[in-house]
Amino acid sequence: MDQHTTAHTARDADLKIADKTFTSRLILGTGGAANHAQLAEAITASGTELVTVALRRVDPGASGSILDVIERCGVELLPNTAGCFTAEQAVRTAKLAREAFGTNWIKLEVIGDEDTLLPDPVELLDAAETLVRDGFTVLPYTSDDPVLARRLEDAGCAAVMPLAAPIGTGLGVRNPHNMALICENANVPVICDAGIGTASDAALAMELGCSAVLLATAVTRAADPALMAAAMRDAVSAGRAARLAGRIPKRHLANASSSFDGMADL
Ligand SMILES: CC(=O)[C@@H](O)[C@H](O)COP(=O)(O)O
Repeated sequence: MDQHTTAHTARDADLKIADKTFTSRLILGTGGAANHAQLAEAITASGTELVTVALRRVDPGASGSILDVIERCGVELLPNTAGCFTAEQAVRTAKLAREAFGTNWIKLEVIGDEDTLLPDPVELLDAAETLVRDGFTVLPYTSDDPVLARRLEDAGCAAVMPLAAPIGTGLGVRNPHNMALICENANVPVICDAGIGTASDAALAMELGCSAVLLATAVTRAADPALMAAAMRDAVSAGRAARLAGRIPKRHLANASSSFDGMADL
Protein backbone atom coordinates (compact mmCIF):
# COMPACT_ATOMS: atom_id res chain seq x y z
CA MET A 1 0.00 0.00 0.00
CA ASP A 2 1.42 3.42 -0.92
CA GLN A 3 1.54 6.33 1.53
CA HIS A 4 -1.52 8.00 -0.04
CA THR A 5 -3.66 4.88 0.31
CA THR A 6 -2.45 4.31 3.88
CA ALA A 7 -3.45 7.85 4.95
CA HIS A 8 -6.88 7.49 3.33
CA THR A 9 -7.48 4.12 4.97
CA ALA A 10 -6.43 5.54 8.35
CA ARG A 11 -8.79 8.51 7.94
CA ASP A 12 -11.73 6.18 7.49
CA ALA A 13 -10.71 3.88 10.34
CA ASP A 14 -13.20 3.54 13.17
CA LEU A 15 -12.53 4.86 16.62
CA LYS A 16 -11.98 1.89 18.94
CA ILE A 17 -12.47 2.30 22.67
CA ALA A 18 -12.18 -0.90 24.72
CA ASP A 19 -14.51 -3.41 23.01
CA LYS A 20 -16.56 -0.91 20.97
CA THR A 21 -16.01 0.80 17.65
CA PHE A 22 -17.46 4.09 16.48
CA THR A 23 -17.55 5.62 13.02
CA SER A 24 -17.90 9.12 14.42
CA ARG A 25 -15.07 10.75 16.36
CA LEU A 26 -17.30 13.36 17.93
CA ILE A 27 -18.90 12.74 21.33
CA LEU A 28 -21.64 15.06 22.50
CA GLY A 29 -22.39 16.19 26.04
CA THR A 30 -26.00 17.10 26.75
CA GLY A 31 -25.52 19.79 29.41
CA GLY A 32 -26.95 23.20 28.56
CA ALA A 33 -29.47 22.11 25.91
CA ALA A 34 -32.43 24.50 25.82
CA ASN A 35 -34.96 21.72 25.19
CA HIS A 36 -35.21 18.14 24.00
CA ALA A 37 -36.20 19.00 20.43
CA GLN A 38 -33.12 21.18 19.95
CA LEU A 39 -30.92 18.52 21.52
CA ALA A 40 -32.29 15.84 19.19
CA GLU A 41 -31.60 18.02 16.15
CA ALA A 42 -28.06 18.69 17.33
CA ILE A 43 -27.36 15.01 18.01
CA THR A 44 -28.54 14.09 14.53
CA ALA A 45 -26.62 16.89 12.84
CA SER A 46 -23.42 16.03 14.72
CA GLY A 47 -23.37 12.46 13.44
CA THR A 48 -22.29 11.32 16.90
CA GLU A 49 -22.88 7.79 18.11
CA LEU A 50 -22.13 8.44 21.78
CA VAL A 51 -23.76 10.95 24.10
CA THR A 52 -22.92 11.65 27.73
CA VAL A 53 -25.47 12.28 30.47
CA ALA A 54 -24.97 13.10 34.13
CA LEU A 55 -26.64 10.51 36.33
CA ARG A 56 -27.78 13.23 38.71
CA ARG A 57 -29.66 14.98 35.89
CA VAL A 58 -31.77 11.96 34.90
CA ASP A 59 -34.48 9.89 36.41
CA PRO A 60 -34.02 6.62 34.48
CA GLY A 61 -37.61 5.59 35.26
CA ALA A 62 -39.31 8.80 34.17
CA SER A 63 -40.87 9.08 30.74
CA GLY A 64 -40.12 12.09 28.53
CA SER A 65 -36.60 12.36 29.92
CA ILE A 66 -33.39 12.96 28.06
CA LEU A 67 -33.07 9.17 27.79
CA ASP A 68 -35.99 9.11 25.37
CA VAL A 69 -34.18 11.62 23.16
CA ILE A 70 -31.07 9.45 23.17
CA GLU A 71 -33.06 6.35 22.33
CA ARG A 72 -34.97 8.09 19.55
CA CYS A 73 -31.72 9.33 18.02
CA GLY A 74 -30.33 5.78 18.08
CA VAL A 75 -27.12 6.75 19.89
CA GLU A 76 -25.35 5.13 22.82
CA LEU A 77 -25.43 6.55 26.29
CA LEU A 78 -22.28 7.22 28.28
CA PRO A 79 -23.17 8.07 31.89
CA ASN A 80 -20.90 10.47 33.74
CA THR A 81 -20.17 11.29 37.34
CA ALA A 82 -20.59 15.07 36.98
CA GLY A 83 -20.98 16.85 40.28
CA CYS A 84 -18.66 14.54 42.26
CA PHE A 85 -15.86 16.07 44.31
CA THR A 86 -14.34 12.96 45.90
CA ALA A 87 -13.31 9.50 44.73
CA GLU A 88 -15.88 8.01 47.10
CA GLN A 89 -18.75 10.02 45.59
CA ALA A 90 -17.62 9.20 42.06
CA VAL A 91 -17.37 5.46 42.73
CA ARG A 92 -20.82 5.46 44.34
CA THR A 93 -22.29 7.40 41.40
CA ALA A 94 -20.67 5.07 38.87
CA LYS A 95 -22.19 2.05 40.61
CA LEU A 96 -25.64 3.69 40.59
CA ALA A 97 -25.21 4.47 36.89
CA ARG A 98 -24.25 0.86 36.17
CA GLU A 99 -27.44 -0.33 37.83
CA ALA A 100 -29.66 2.33 36.30
CA PHE A 101 -28.41 2.13 32.72
CA GLY A 102 -27.06 -1.42 32.51
CA THR A 103 -23.62 -0.34 31.30
CA ASN A 104 -20.22 -0.65 32.88
CA TRP A 105 -18.91 2.28 30.82
CA ILE A 106 -18.41 5.42 32.85
CA LYS A 107 -17.11 8.86 32.07
CA LEU A 108 -15.31 9.64 35.27
CA GLU A 109 -15.38 13.24 36.47
CA VAL A 110 -14.02 14.21 39.88
CA ILE A 111 -13.95 17.97 40.21
CA GLY A 112 -11.56 19.92 42.44
CA ASP A 113 -13.56 23.07 43.01
CA GLU A 114 -16.65 24.88 41.85
CA ASP A 115 -14.92 27.94 40.40
CA THR A 116 -12.61 26.25 37.91
CA LEU A 117 -14.34 22.87 37.62
CA LEU A 118 -10.85 21.48 37.05
CA PRO A 119 -10.30 17.78 37.79
CA ASP A 120 -8.90 16.83 41.21
CA PRO A 121 -5.94 14.67 40.10
CA VAL A 122 -5.51 12.79 43.40
CA GLU A 123 -9.17 11.84 43.78
CA LEU A 124 -9.46 11.12 40.05
CA LEU A 125 -6.64 8.57 40.02
CA ASP A 126 -7.94 6.97 43.19
CA ALA A 127 -11.45 6.63 41.73
CA ALA A 128 -10.10 5.35 38.39
CA GLU A 129 -8.08 2.60 40.09
CA THR A 130 -11.07 1.51 42.19
CA LEU A 131 -13.48 1.46 39.22
CA VAL A 132 -11.10 -0.44 36.92
CA ARG A 133 -10.67 -3.05 39.69
CA ASP A 134 -14.46 -3.26 39.87
CA GLY A 135 -14.78 -4.08 36.16
CA PHE A 136 -15.75 -0.66 34.80
CA THR A 137 -14.62 0.68 31.44
CA VAL A 138 -13.33 4.01 32.65
CA LEU A 139 -13.00 7.17 30.53
CA PRO A 140 -11.57 9.83 32.82
CA TYR A 141 -11.91 13.59 32.29
CA THR A 142 -8.44 14.84 33.21
CA SER A 143 -6.26 17.92 33.17
CA ASP A 144 -3.83 18.38 30.27
CA ASP A 145 -0.98 16.89 32.30
CA PRO A 146 0.98 14.21 30.41
CA VAL A 147 2.14 12.54 33.64
CA LEU A 148 -1.37 12.19 35.02
CA ALA A 149 -2.61 10.95 31.64
CA ARG A 150 0.06 8.23 31.75
CA ARG A 151 -0.85 7.29 35.31
CA LEU A 152 -4.52 6.95 34.31
CA GLU A 153 -3.59 4.76 31.36
CA ASP A 154 -1.35 2.65 33.60
CA ALA A 155 -4.30 2.29 35.98
CA GLY A 156 -6.21 0.58 33.16
CA CYS A 157 -8.43 3.36 31.83
CA ALA A 158 -9.83 2.66 28.36
CA ALA A 159 -9.15 6.22 27.15
CA VAL A 160 -7.88 9.50 28.58
CA MET A 161 -9.86 12.72 28.21
CA PRO A 162 -7.68 15.78 28.74
CA LEU A 163 -9.40 19.15 28.80
CA ALA A 164 -8.80 21.74 26.10
CA ALA A 165 -9.78 24.43 28.62
CA PRO A 166 -12.06 24.62 31.67
CA ILE A 167 -15.62 23.37 31.14
CA GLY A 168 -17.93 25.86 29.45
CA THR A 169 -15.24 28.48 28.77
CA GLY A 170 -15.01 27.91 25.02
CA LEU A 171 -11.35 28.97 25.18
CA GLY A 172 -10.13 26.19 22.90
CA VAL A 173 -6.91 24.20 23.34
CA ARG A 174 -5.00 26.26 25.94
CA ASN A 175 -1.90 24.10 25.98
CA PRO A 176 -1.35 22.56 22.54
CA HIS A 177 2.12 21.40 23.55
CA ASN A 178 0.83 19.30 26.44
CA MET A 179 -2.04 17.98 24.35
CA ALA A 180 0.42 16.86 21.66
CA LEU A 181 2.66 15.22 24.28
CA ILE A 182 -0.28 13.31 25.74
CA CYS A 183 -1.25 12.10 22.25
CA GLU A 184 2.32 11.07 21.38
CA ASN A 185 2.73 8.98 24.52
CA ALA A 186 -0.70 7.39 24.86
CA ASN A 187 -1.53 3.81 23.93
CA VAL A 188 -5.24 4.37 24.47
CA PRO A 189 -7.47 6.87 22.62
CA VAL A 190 -7.01 10.49 23.67
CA ILE A 191 -10.33 12.31 23.64
CA CYS A 192 -10.13 16.08 23.97
CA ASP A 193 -12.86 16.99 26.46
CA ALA A 194 -14.22 20.38 27.55
CA GLY A 195 -13.45 23.97 26.66
CA ILE A 196 -14.00 23.74 22.91
CA GLY A 197 -15.56 26.99 21.66
CA THR A 198 -15.90 26.66 17.92
CA ALA A 199 -15.11 24.40 14.98
CA SER A 200 -11.47 25.47 14.57
CA ASP A 201 -10.79 24.42 18.19
CA ALA A 202 -12.08 20.93 17.46
CA ALA A 203 -10.03 20.75 14.26
CA LEU A 204 -6.88 21.80 16.15
CA ALA A 205 -7.41 19.11 18.79
CA MET A 206 -7.56 16.49 16.04
CA GLU A 207 -4.55 18.00 14.24
CA LEU A 208 -2.59 17.67 17.47
CA GLY A 209 -3.26 13.93 17.42
CA CYS A 210 -6.43 13.43 19.45
CA SER A 211 -8.51 10.41 18.51
CA ALA A 212 -11.81 12.16 19.19
CA VAL A 213 -13.40 15.28 20.68
CA LEU A 214 -16.09 15.58 23.34
CA LEU A 215 -17.96 18.86 23.62
CA ALA A 216 -21.23 20.20 24.94
CA THR A 217 -21.52 23.96 25.56
CA ALA A 218 -20.22 25.04 22.15
CA VAL A 219 -23.18 23.25 20.58
CA THR A 220 -25.93 23.40 23.20
CA ARG A 221 -25.48 27.15 23.79
CA ALA A 222 -24.79 28.16 20.18
CA ALA A 223 -27.34 30.43 18.53
CA ASP A 224 -28.09 27.56 16.14
CA PRO A 225 -27.13 24.29 17.90
CA ALA A 226 -27.81 22.00 14.94
CA LEU A 227 -25.71 24.12 12.59
CA MET A 228 -22.83 24.23 15.09
CA ALA A 229 -23.14 20.47 15.59
CA ALA A 230 -22.72 19.98 11.84
CA ALA A 231 -19.72 22.35 11.85
CA MET A 232 -18.14 20.32 14.66
CA ARG A 233 -18.71 17.08 12.75
CA ASP A 234 -16.91 18.51 9.72
CA ALA A 235 -14.14 20.06 11.84
CA VAL A 236 -13.34 16.79 13.57
CA SER A 237 -13.21 15.04 10.23
CA ALA A 238 -11.07 17.79 8.62
CA GLY A 239 -8.71 17.92 11.58
CA ARG A 240 -8.14 14.18 11.41
CA ALA A 241 -7.54 14.27 7.67
CA ALA A 242 -5.04 17.12 8.08
CA ARG A 243 -3.22 15.23 10.84
CA LEU A 244 -2.93 12.12 8.69
CA ALA A 245 -1.97 14.12 5.60
CA GLY A 246 1.11 15.46 7.41
CA ARG A 247 1.29 19.23 7.68
CA ILE A 248 4.20 21.20 6.23
CA PRO A 249 6.86 22.28 8.72
CA LYS A 250 6.52 25.89 9.90
CA ARG A 251 9.28 28.18 8.56
CA HIS A 252 10.69 31.45 9.77
CA LEU A 253 11.16 32.99 6.34
CA ALA A 254 9.15 32.89 3.15
CA ASN A 255 9.69 30.05 0.71
CA ALA A 256 8.37 30.60 -2.81
CA SER A 257 5.81 27.98 -3.71
CA SER A 258 6.84 28.16 -7.39
CA SER A 259 10.49 27.82 -8.29
CA PHE A 260 12.40 30.82 -9.69
CA ASP A 261 14.40 28.48 -11.98
CA GLY A 262 14.13 29.11 -15.68
CA MET A 263 12.54 32.55 -15.34
CA ALA A 264 13.26 34.96 -18.19
CA ASP A 265 15.61 37.89 -17.40
CA LEU A 266 13.41 40.94 -17.83
C1 LIG B 1 -16.05 17.19 31.93
C2 LIG B 1 -17.25 17.79 31.41
O1 LIG B 1 -18.19 18.07 32.12
C3 LIG B 1 -17.28 18.03 29.97
O2 LIG B 1 -17.33 16.82 29.28
C4 LIG B 1 -18.45 18.84 29.52
O3 LIG B 1 -19.57 18.02 29.49
C5 LIG B 1 -18.17 19.39 28.18
O4 LIG B 1 -17.42 20.55 28.32
P1 LIG B 1 -17.83 21.79 27.41
O5 LIG B 1 -19.22 22.11 27.81
O6 LIG B 1 -16.84 22.86 27.75
O7 LIG B 1 -17.74 21.34 26.00
